[in-house]
Amino acid sequence: MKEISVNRDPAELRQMLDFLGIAAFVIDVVSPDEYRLAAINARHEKHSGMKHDEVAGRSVDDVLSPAMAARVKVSYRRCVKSKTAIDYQETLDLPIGRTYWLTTLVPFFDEAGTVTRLLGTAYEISDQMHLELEARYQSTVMSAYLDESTDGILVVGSNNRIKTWNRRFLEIWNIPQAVMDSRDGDAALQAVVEQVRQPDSFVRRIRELYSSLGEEEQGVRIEMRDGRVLERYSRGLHGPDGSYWGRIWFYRDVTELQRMTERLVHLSQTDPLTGIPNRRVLMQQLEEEYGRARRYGHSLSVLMLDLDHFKQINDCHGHASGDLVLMEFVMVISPEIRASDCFARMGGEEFAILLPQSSLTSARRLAERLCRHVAGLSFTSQQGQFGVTVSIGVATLEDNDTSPEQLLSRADQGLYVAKASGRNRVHTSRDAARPEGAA
Ligand SMILES: Nc1nc2c(ncn2[C@@H]2O[C@H](COP(=O)(O)OP(=O)(O)OP(=O)(O)O)[C@@H](O)[C@H]2O)c(=O)[nH]1
Repeated sequence: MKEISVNRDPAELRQMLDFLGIAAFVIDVVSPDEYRLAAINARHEKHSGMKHDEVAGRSVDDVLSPAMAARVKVSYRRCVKSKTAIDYQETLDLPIGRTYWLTTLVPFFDEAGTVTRLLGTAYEISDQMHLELEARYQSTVMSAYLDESTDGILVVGSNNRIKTWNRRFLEIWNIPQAVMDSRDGDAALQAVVEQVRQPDSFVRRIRELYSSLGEEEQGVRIEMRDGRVLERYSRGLHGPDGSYWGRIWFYRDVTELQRMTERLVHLSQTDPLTGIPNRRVLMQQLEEEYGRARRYGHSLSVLMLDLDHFKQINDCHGHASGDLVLMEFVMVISPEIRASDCFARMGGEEFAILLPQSSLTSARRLAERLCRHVAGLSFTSQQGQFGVTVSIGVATLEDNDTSPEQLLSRADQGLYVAKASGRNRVHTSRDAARPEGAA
């Protein structure tokens, strides 16, 4: 570097520095460990909060905190030693707060070629640094989220290039790392598609979402060939000016959740002792079948069944024997009915069978057969052998019925009559209404 000699006093230096459009300072090199501030300009004063008159001629050790003085002296020493201009970024904790600088130091020499002064120019870059730090903070939070998330996450840019993904995404989809490293959105889609049960509709929907740009998708279920169930969430990503940046995809493995939900639904619809549907299911199906029968003019019949003198069975043979009777009763009845019929436990020892597209005649025939089957059962307890019988009320949908409850209520009345006329029998809503004694 060309040798320059600057031997002006602080006031002159200050005047000279004020011509510069950026913050500037001059340092006198006293020894490798001692540096004195010769001058700072007005812009430096503005950004640093220091005053030229207060700092001129003073050692940096007096002006700056020990830690900061040690830091700046490292740069000064480097410049002195290298005898060339150096650039560096520095953080200064000044009375006005933490500031960030992009600094250039230029060495000045005496006639002997020794560096005696340093001219520093500095851009205050605190605003940019704060933005950068904020961006770094956001990206650290994002990385932590990506690492820890139980969702598989994929971000694809507007040019169909893969921007980012997390470990869980690879686990859920079992995609080779090389596919992701290729950053090719189509290659990743290909690897994914092979694993889903309905690849055509899957691809169609993915393409639709890509071309919609902004459309959001919430919790769409995807069935996998290996039996797993995934849930997909997706949304378009847009810049502040509304331009399309790409799309983010979230995949959640909900296999366990789905199993638990199905189990809960099953439990809420099933009688725990016998395993057949409960009252709620029958009422729901009755509602549906009533609508269908009305719409298509089909017949619809109902059987109400109640075991006879069941209390006595419990009392004489024990509750466990009573349970056994209920289970055996269900096992005997179940094979006798069609898949489209609904056999449900209404509560206690009362059951119902819904018979879509069955006339009163065929319903009665079935009821009589069931009556005979049940009467043929034989049980043994410590108290000895015993049997069981059932009474059945039968009703069919009439033209003037206005609700399914009317049908049920007539079957109930039939049951009441069957009980009152001696039990172990069938009574239909069209039989003589009054009990006539044992049949
Ligand atoms: N073992 C057992 N008994 C039950 C269960 N649910 C209800 N019961 C019993 O069933 C009996 C029903 O008695 P009642 O309503 O008097 O009827 P019943 O003795 O069958 O007499 P009728 O219906 O008039 O022939 C009661 O003793 C209940 O405790 C069950 O899940 N297991």
